[in-house]
Amino acid sequence: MTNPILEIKNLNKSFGALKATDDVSITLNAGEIHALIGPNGAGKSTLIKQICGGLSSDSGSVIFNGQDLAGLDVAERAQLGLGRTFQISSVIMEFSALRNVMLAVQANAGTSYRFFKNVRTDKKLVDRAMAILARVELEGRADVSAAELSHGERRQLEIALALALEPKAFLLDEPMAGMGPEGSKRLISFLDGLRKEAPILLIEHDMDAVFSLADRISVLVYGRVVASGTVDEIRNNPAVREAYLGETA
Ligand SMILES: Nc1ncnc2c1ncn2[C@@H]1O[C@H](COP(=O)(O)OP(=O)(O)OP(=O)(O)O)[C@@H](O)[C@H]1O
Repeated sequence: MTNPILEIKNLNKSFGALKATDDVSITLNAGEIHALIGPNGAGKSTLIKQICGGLSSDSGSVIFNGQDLAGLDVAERAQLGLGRTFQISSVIMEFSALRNVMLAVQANAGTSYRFFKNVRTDKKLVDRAMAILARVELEGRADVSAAELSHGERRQLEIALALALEPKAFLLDEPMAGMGPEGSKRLISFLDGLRKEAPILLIEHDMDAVFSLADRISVLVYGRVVASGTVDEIRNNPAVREAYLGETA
């Protein structure tokens, strides 16, 4: 058994009397996609925020590459390699795809790119950003403003921004949302390859995507993990079918 890259241990978060996450423990291993599914309001986004540092936990711990992340904020966790894409886009609409990625590369590099006077023409920075755009198949759209990209292309750009941080694990919050069938197919195939680079904790409502991508699935209902297992185990779990997949066992 390999050491998990990300280990969530007994995380709790209450809002008043409501337990949004209730003693959640899950792991993310190298090379895998672990999908987190559950009905609306189950606590998935709350959990992701607790992991990335946007929301403090009442109790429990997040261990990343052996390091306890307690007390670290979002930026510090991102710097350690926790790559997140947001439900609410972090893309700057009026900037070109290339400029968006260049900014992310600069943010990640800290001081190493800041001394260049003219970042627009800094070849090293442009090359790095272009290589990332090529990874998400957007190199042909480098000079197009984010506002003019299609919805699917903007999703690809968001992933490019996450890639710029050279993450050691991805937290992806509903990447399929709003994608058409063609875009979904392309994104599924891209995420399939991405897991080799860094494992992915995937929150997703699109069950076709989840079933085709996930190595493991955990099901969250009312803040609790009610089941965890392979695609087949989750598909055939009567409690899951009843609670989430909308079928009686
Ligand atoms: N800041 C907050 N204050 C009070 N209640 C909150 C807050 N954030 C979330 N909640 C509540 O916590 C519960 C879990 O919400 P959360 O957004 O984590 O669910 P989710 O599984 O991500 O849902 P969805 O699939 O709709 O995105 C919900 O009942 C929600 O109303």
